[in-house]
Amino acid sequence: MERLEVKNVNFSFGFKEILEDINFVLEKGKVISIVGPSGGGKTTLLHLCSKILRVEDGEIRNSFHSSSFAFQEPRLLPWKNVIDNIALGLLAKKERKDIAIKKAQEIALKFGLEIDDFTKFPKDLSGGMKQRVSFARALVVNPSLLFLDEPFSALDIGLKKELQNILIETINKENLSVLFITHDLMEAIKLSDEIIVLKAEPVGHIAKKFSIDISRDKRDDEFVYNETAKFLKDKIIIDSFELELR
Ligand SMILES: Nc1ncnc2c1ncn2[C@@H]1O[C@H](COP(=O)(O)OP(=O)(O)OP(=O)(O)O)[C@@H](O)[C@H]1O
Repeated sequence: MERLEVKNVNFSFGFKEILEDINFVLEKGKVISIVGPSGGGKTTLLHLCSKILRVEDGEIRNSFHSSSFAFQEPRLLPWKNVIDNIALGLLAKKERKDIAIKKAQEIALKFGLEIDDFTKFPKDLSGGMKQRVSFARALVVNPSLLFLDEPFSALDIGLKKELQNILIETINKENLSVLFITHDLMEAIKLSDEIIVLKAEPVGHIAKKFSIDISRDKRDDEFVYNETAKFLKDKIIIDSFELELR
């Protein structure tokens, strides 16, 4: 069974301790979100899991067959057009050029891009369109594990919902697993099977894990609002996010 297992991980940048005793398991088809205040080590943890950073203390075992990454800023190649940007990962995997282009076109349409957009370069795209391209590029390779670093944070509410719904559809259809970072508790509640709360002080550590058992399809706006309200009353959430209740 494919899984990502994080065991007793500690991490420092130089003498500065960033993460302490991190443990969790992401199983096939599941979604885990990492939430917490700025500077709590969320990005560092995602980078360790995706091998952008090397684990020096503890262990991360990843048996997923393939993975891809979408970042908060779209990171498109400025000299490649929309379709060539999306097709990048496929070509890197030695997919035939004509097949890669066809797959890139199909997914671009699914992500709400139009045929007229296909030959545009990143400088001529809006922020939302760039994010669509970036997300399509991460999913076109059909990964079994997707790492997301706040990919929806800069988007307006309509586009955010649209991309979240495409993600949910892909999770259901392809049994995709996702590990993602968000500042947005509502987003975490809408998408996750498990929410991991990272607390920054004194060193980044897991303050609490919450499971959400109800199926993603049943999480309507009312459910998400009510659960978020409950979360915001939880002492550990208040403490981790340094919220002040009035
Ligand atoms: N390359 C680096 N060298 C030294 N310190 C770093 C480096 N990258 C991050 N840090 C420090 O590590 C700590 C955790 O940063 P990280 O980006 O993982 O937090 P975060 O929870 O993702 O924050 P945010 O929500 O603001 O993105 C911060 O104190 C940051 O200053």
